[in-house]
Amino acid sequence: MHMSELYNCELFEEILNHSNDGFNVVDPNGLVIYANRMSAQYANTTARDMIGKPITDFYEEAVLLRVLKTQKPVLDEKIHYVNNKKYIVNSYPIIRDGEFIGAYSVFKDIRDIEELNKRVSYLEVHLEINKPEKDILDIIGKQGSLNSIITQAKRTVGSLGGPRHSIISGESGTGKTMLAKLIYNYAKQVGVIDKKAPFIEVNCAQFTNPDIAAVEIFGSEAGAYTGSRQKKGLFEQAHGGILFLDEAHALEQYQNLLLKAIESGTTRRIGGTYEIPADVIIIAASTRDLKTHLLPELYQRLAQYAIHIPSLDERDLDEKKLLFDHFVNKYRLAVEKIHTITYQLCFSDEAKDILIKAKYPRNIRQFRDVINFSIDSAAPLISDIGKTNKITTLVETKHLPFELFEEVNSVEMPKPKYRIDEEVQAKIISLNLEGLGPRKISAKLKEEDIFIAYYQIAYFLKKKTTAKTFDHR
Ligand SMILES: Nc1ncnc2c1ncn2[C@@H]1O[C@H](COP(=O)(O)OP(=O)(O)OP(=O)(O)O)[C@@H](O)[C@H]1O
Repeated sequence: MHMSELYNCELFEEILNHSNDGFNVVDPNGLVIYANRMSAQYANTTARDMIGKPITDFYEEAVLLRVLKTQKPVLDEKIHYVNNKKYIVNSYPIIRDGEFIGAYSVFKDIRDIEELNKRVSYLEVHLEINKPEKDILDIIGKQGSLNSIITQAKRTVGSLGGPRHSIISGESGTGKTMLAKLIYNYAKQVGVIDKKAPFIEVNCAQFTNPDIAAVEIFGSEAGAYTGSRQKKGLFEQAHGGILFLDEAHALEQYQNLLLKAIESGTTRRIGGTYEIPADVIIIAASTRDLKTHLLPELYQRLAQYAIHIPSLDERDLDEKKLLFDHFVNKYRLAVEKIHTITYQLCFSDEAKDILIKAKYPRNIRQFRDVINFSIDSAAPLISDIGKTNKITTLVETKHLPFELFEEVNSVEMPKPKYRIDEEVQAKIISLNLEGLGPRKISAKLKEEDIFIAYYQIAYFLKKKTTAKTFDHR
């Protein structure tokens, strides 16, 4: 061999050995002529050990075999080995002077990429399922408990006398932010604010220190205090649109500045010497009574409309059922959209009943989260979906979060007055192992004159599997 050829061979070998892709070259009989370091690493051996041996000793389903047969390239082939290895392979024939002298392949392990894709899909579904409702069509209760509230909300910005500031009160998770967004969208729709007008949301409870709150809300000028930079405040950012002050009861100090800004339609940065226009519609929301937390003048200015959203507990059963269907449907659609499959989601009667009748101190947000959690517990993992294009999930009582039984028991249903004796406990467990749910177990026990309500059995089974101990109440 000529010196320069030798030099080239060594150089190419060195380059290929530094590649993150695997390379295999075989002769027409499928014996390895060359394998780079990465290929040997994938096969848990050394490149030297591979030379002269059949490629199938290392890669059982080597795509190269097909190229040897057809003498044609095979591109972007995905190979899935049983030992959890997954490669994407491109294989080509080697033809010199019209003669077929072998084949080579370039491949990489795609497990990491697939893992990443799965995680991205998971995050996408999560975001889609928890996406806040913005469209009036998605708001459940518009014909029921929220009917007059929505009319009032529209009136805050849509009345002939011009838009006004407003206050929305209600327990956590009842839909205050959702209603504020509805007001914003409606204001754009009727032309009270521009289509591109901002919606600036501030959670006033997030600031640990009132000075930081003031800088965030009003902005600051360089040199206003040690280390301060020029910074636009949220108030001026909301110019021409809506400033949503969530948890407004936490606005302890600087209420005077706020009042001044509202009255003058201008704002001044902390340390600033000039006024900046800030024509803003304010919506202040709180879980508390703002009348007792804000300066009377500020309260009066903001409470031109005071809207109260009822808790989930105050909504009737039909509305809760609609909310239930809405969130289940949202989950189903998100899975179908992101995984491009047909997804059938069903609930056992008991599971649905318990979910709808449970108490949710954090209202609709918690109701949604509990529904999602229960479906998550019953549904297959993303990695188990494989290539199926249709999956069905049945959510049963065993999939519901344990706390729910306490919530149901504590309020809606009487607590067991007696201890379930050990003999009956054993019966319940064995019937459950036979595949019977709480309702059927309750019916079976009744035949033996043992009267235990299905929810008590559900409670017992849930506690048994979750806590592994039976602490009877
Ligand atoms: N009537 C409803 N119909 C459909 N979804 C709703 C309804 N009310 C609330 N939601 C949804 O419930 C979740 C919680 O609502 P939101 O964030 O508006 O509550 P909040 O009162 O602002 O809560 P917090 O006081 O904790 O800020 C959101 O995802 C929202 O879209």
